[in-house]
Amino acid sequence: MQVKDCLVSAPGKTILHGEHAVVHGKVALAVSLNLRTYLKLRASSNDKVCINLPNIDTFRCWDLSELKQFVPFVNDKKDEAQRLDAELVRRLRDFMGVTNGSLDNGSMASLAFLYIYLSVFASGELPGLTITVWSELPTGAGLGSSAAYSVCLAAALLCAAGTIPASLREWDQTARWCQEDLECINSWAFQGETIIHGNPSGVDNAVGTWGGMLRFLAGKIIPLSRVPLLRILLTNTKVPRSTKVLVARVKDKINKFPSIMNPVLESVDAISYTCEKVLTCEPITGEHYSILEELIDINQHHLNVMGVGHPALDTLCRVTLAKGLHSKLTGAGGGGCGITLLRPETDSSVVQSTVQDLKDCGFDCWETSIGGPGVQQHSPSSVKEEILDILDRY
Ligand SMILES: Nc1ncnc2c1ncn2[C@@H]1O[C@H](COP(=O)(O)OP(=O)(O)OP(=O)(O)O)[C@@H](O)[C@H]1O
Ligand SMILES: C[C@@](O)(CCO)CC(=O)[O-]
Ligand SMILES: [Mg+2]
Repeated sequence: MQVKDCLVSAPGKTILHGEHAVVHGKVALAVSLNLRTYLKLRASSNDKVCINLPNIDTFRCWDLSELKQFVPFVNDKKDEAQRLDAELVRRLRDFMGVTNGSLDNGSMASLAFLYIYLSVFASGELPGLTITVWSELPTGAGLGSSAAYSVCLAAALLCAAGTIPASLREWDQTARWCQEDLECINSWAFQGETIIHGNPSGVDNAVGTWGGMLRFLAGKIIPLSRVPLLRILLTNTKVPRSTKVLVARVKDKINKFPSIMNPVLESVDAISYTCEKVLTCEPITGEHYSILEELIDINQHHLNVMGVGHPALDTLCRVTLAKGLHSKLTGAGGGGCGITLLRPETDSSVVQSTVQDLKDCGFDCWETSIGGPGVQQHSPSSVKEEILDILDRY
């Protein structure tokens, strides 16, 4: 079986409020970034399945003959992935020699790939193909790199399997899928996230799939279109962390101290609701910005209480507060990235000197634009040359 080549991308995200609480059924507000993950899928005629993941220094190949052993264990092809097939994951772990608690980047990414590949192709013939992924997002830093990767995998493999049509027509530069196809992509991306994270809420893959700003509550996705374009400074403390570990840590804490931790989650929920209410006011005044800043400070304290802070994130908050700016961690925390809210009138000299102070701490820091489109299919000419060069290198 020969599949069609395709090129797709999906955005990273930042969570304004609700990380961790969202895993426990509370609201999160999240928005896509203009930083994307790109995936190129090519047919190969040598009966091999290969993945090239240069961001995480992972390059793996399997013979189709060894992958065929899993076909009898894959459930019938489903248009919509519902629940992770734990038995297939266990067999794949054994095959790859990956232990249950492994946090190895390459193993997790390979496992997510093989799971989706086998699931979407098992009802027909397994095709030889090569997938290369390159991301503008830092890996494992709170900006949804795992979700952008999973969304790209799901879109490209579903497209190659013919489960969803190619969205790109001959004359298009970029194209998106219809709502039903996006739901299909999102559900398979969630399976990838489950393999990488353990217990994801689904907010990250939803933003990677639909883009824009959204409210996420217990799997329900509400796009928020009437919100202003926020100015946000992103800071990567470069402290490595794993979302899987942090999500498990918060769960342990809730189990240990339910009567203490549940009110914290309730409070985060109320912060998200209040933030959404303020963001949908027209016009947004200086007073509204003061409320948004206070919400950021309160939530950052809550996240520290949940045990997902880090001294580097404390430094970020202190350095920005010295300039009158308010910051919180974003994503799973424990290091990684934080966001700083800028007001529309914040002077570029203030931004520049804050960026310099943060760089002096050893952090990466940049003003970002938010609200990028969700998963897309591309014609090669619509992708920056330096990204195409990398994708074509392998
Ligand atoms: N560019 C990439 N290529 C291959 N795998 C990737 C890439 N980016 C992320 N991954 C996979 O995602 C994992 C990191 O995901 P993790 O959820 O810990 O961080 P994150 O998604 O960046 O942060 P957060 O979940 O807090 O937003 C890596 O171990 C790897 O398996
Ligand atoms: C920490 C978390 O809430 C957000 C990670 O970006 C995990 C999740 O929602 O899956
Ligand atoms: Mg992640």
